[in-house]
Amino acid sequence: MAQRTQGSGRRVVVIDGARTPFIKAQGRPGPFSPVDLAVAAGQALMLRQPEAMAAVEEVILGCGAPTSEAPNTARVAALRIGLGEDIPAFSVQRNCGSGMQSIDTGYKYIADGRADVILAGGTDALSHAPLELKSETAEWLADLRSAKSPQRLKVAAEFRPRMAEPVVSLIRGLTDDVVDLGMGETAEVLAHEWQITREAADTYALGSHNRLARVQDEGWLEEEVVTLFSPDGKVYDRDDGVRPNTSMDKLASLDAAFEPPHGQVTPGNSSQVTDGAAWLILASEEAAEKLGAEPLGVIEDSEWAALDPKRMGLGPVLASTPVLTRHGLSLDDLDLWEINEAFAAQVLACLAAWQDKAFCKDRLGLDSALGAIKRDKLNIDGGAISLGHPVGASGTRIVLHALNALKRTGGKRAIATECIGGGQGGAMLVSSL
Ligand SMILES: CC(=O)SCCNC(=O)CCNC(=O)[C@H](O)C(C)(C)COP(=O)(O)OP(=O)(O)OC[C@H]1O[C@@H](n2cnc3c(N)ncnc32)[C@H](O)[C@@H]1OP(=O)(O)O
Repeated sequence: MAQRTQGSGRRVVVIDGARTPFIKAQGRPGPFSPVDLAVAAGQALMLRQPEAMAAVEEVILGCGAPTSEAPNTARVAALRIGLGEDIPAFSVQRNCGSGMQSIDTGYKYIADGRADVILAGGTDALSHAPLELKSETAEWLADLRSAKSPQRLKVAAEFRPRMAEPVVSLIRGLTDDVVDLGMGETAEVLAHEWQITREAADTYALGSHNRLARVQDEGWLEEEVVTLFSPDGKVYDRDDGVRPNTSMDKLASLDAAFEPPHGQVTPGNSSQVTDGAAWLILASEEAAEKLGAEPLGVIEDSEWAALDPKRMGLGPVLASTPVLTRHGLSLDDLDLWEINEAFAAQVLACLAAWQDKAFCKDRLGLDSALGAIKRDKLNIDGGAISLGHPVGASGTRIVLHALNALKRTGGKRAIATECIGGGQGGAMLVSSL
């Protein structure tokens, strides 16, 4: 594994952050596009932090599945938020790591002295994933357009009902073409290799729902989550994928989603397909001081790693471990961990890998196993299994939530980390002030 030393740039703080509720996709386009979601969260920050937002010099937004109306989602969102036409904006795409990539890029710009204040975030409306035409249908349409009028009827008659079936690009987007495996199938690979039982995965999933239900009821997410109003007058003020009444029996009754009939990965222990957006205002420590801000915390370090796409779910292990090594930290030195819950089996495989001496030696270059992360430090308020996973937004959400949870619990340091389709992992070390 390549080693690098910790950067020596300027200290970068997070002034504030906000996100939309994560809204479960219901099999048809939801009420908000990726831009709408980013605008709603951004305008809430504008009201809460007018001075800091007025000081923003660049906008960076991750989006896993941009829509054709707004390929540079960041620029359209920045203009609609009202940041001004003179503020540049660009979008980044690193699949499920997009919303962490935007923070990392902003963090490095500020650390290097290239900017003082940056708005960085992520958005996705997976319910709006475009429906693509089959190439057979596209060819038929082209023939129809170019046919002279006497022939047009003949071409029109060549239409067959199968040609109306779309290629659903969400499924394509959640499939790794290189290894020809869906994301859920990669979780099955890990469940098999790391002997994650169905019961262990369902127990983990039940905990995710119970934890989210608890913080929602206690009102802890109110500072983080802004309220949305849809054009038809519906109010969205909480993550609606949570199932407070789920149980081990209900979870055990669900069929395997990706490898029926014997697979371990079900709708109950997978992340949900969701719409949502999140932003952070990043600043140099000096700029934050000048603005009179009371920052949420500090971005201390970040790391990206790559691995076999079939085992992409182990990305958090490969990305987080070098951060631990650079800072001389053990797994237990972190007060909190946010490991994005792409799949319960995948999170549990990461935990198992850190406890496996041979893996730690061969893959991480360590002398011994790193050990266990205690469940009471891991995803303490639920995660993508209960909240949902709008892929481009999740990386920003876990960093924002790690900072908010540190503040609430009085903790000092957290790592937010995620696996990334295509065989990558991202990790970010944050601390409270
Ligand atoms: C790098 C990465 O991050 S990779 C990850 C990227 N993201 C993904 O791959 C997304 C993974 N998830 C999925 O693809 C989808 O959620 C699937 C295919 C697993 C399931 O999709 P759907 O069938 O639409 O899920 P849905 O949530 O509607 O659940 C189906 C049924 O299971 C049941 N169910 C699901 N969860 C629960 C639960 N916790 N408790 C009880 N029942 C449940 C329900 O009966 C539900 O039907 P309902 O409409 O009556 O409520």
